[in-house]
Amino acid sequence: MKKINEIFYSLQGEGFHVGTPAVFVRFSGCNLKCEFCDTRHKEGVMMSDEEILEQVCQYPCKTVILTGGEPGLWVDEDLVAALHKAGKYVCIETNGTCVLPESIDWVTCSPKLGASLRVRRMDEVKVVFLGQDVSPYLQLKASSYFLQPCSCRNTAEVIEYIKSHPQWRLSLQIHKLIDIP
Ligand SMILES: C[S@@+](CC[C@H](N)C(=O)[O-])C[C@H]1O[C@@H](n2cnc3c(N)ncnc32)[C@H](O)[C@@H]1O
Ligand SMILES: Nc1nc2[nH]cc(C(=O)O)c2c(=O)[nH]1
Ligand code: SF4
Ligand SMILES: [Mg+2]
Repeated sequence: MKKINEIFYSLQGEGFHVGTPAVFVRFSGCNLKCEFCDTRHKEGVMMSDEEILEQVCQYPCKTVILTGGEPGLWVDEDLVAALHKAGKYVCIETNGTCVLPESIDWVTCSPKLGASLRVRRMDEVKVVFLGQDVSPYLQLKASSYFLQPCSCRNTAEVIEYIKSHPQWRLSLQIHKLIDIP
């Protein structure tokens, strides 16, 4: 059983797959307490993998995004295998502090200041930019490196930083701009 905060259908609002329709499975709870966190994730109900699958499969899209809270605290090979069996493409949004099932198709790692990384593989790095030194994150092995304004508030600052550090790309949280979940 896994504690689920919400399951909803929307468009990926951030990062590499922005604009892609996806079912979001938001797991409950987190091992970090980022003061800027934009998500209420504490509440939740215990669900079996079968119950999660049943809800996910109500929607026609292929992409499933495991998020939270910190999904790495809950996700296992069994759930990923069940999603694969149902034909799904499995993405995860993680703070990178947990070892993840290797079978996940796409790993978005959003490292947080002072939190050691245990994740073994990532496809994209996506850092919430608050003016911190983000240059060490370019040493992580990934195919894209995104900076994301914090709550859409410091977009101009992020744009200026990227113009002088062009290894980075801008990730806007488009769901907040167009007011969808
Ligand atoms: C709510 S977190 C859940 C997944 C995981 N705990 C993590 O931090 O990656 C999903 C994404 O939202 C980002 N995020 C959280 N609060 C934010 C904020 N106020 N503004 C912009 N991005 C934020 C996180 O860095 C992460 O990339
Ligand atoms: N539309 C939309 N896209 C997202 N991408 C990552 C999200 C998250 O909270 O993990 C998120 C979210 O909450 N909504
Ligand atoms: S790691 Fe993610 S879910 Fe946890 S507090 Fe930070 S932003 Fe929120
Ligand atoms: Mg979100």
